[in-house]
Amino acid sequence: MLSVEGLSVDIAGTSILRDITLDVNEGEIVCLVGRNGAGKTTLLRAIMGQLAARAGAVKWRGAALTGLPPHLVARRGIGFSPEESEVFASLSVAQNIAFGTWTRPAPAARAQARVAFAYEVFPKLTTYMARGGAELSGGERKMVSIARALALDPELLLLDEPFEGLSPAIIPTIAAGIASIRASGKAILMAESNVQHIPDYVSRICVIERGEIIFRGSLAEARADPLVRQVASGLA
Ligand SMILES: Nc1ncnc2c1ncn2[C@@H]1O[C@H](COP(=O)(O)OP(=O)(O)OP(=O)(O)O)[C@@H](O)[C@H]1O
Repeated sequence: MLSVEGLSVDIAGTSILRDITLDVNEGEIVCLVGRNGAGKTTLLRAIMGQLAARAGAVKWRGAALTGLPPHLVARRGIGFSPEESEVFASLSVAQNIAFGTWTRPAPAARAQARVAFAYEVFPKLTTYMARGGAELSGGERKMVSIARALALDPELLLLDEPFEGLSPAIIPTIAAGIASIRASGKAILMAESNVQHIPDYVSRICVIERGEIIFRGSLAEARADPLVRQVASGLA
């Protein structure tokens, strides 16, 4: 349903992504692996319409997303949880999550069901719904950010390094949430810098290095590949 076709992106006159081709099919979990600075965030932001392409296209169910602003990309059914979470500091947890339903409006009952699903994925959020966005830990912000994207009822969720910088104690909670999103049938395109952190249930791996895809295969193949181990072992 998502096709990235020969996508190249420049930032400030520098070529950051070159000829990226990548598909995500219905219900698949695709993991984009690459070390810091490889171009993962740039690719996710280009898919969301936050960065313009120099060449190539991003297509969603066969139609080009090129030139659409991020809120209209989201409205087509693509949710995004950025690496820095980007929770609104001046809104409460509940308002942050409800924001997803404002971005992609729905009849009240449907919007309520989406929000309810977001809280089902991260039940801990129900205990601090009134708390301000500025008063959250990194792990709590991550849950709010993913829940806000879920409230859009996306068919595809983009997750930029969902475990990065979190305390080890919270990682299983985030991983369990992602597993239940997967079980609901939504597709996920997830960026990760360490091949060892990738959940076993991912469908496919694409390794990105210096703005180019250098490997495609299963998680087992990725973990056994010497080049992948070199660029995404968590040691690089
Ligand atoms: N606004 C910008 N101006 C100049 N260079 C940029 C800008 N944003 C990103 N880059 C460069 O683009 C390259 C890719 O960055 P990107 O953030 O996509 O990498 P990443 O794989 O997501 O890594 P990280 O996990 O560190 O964010 C890096 O070399 C980065 O310095």
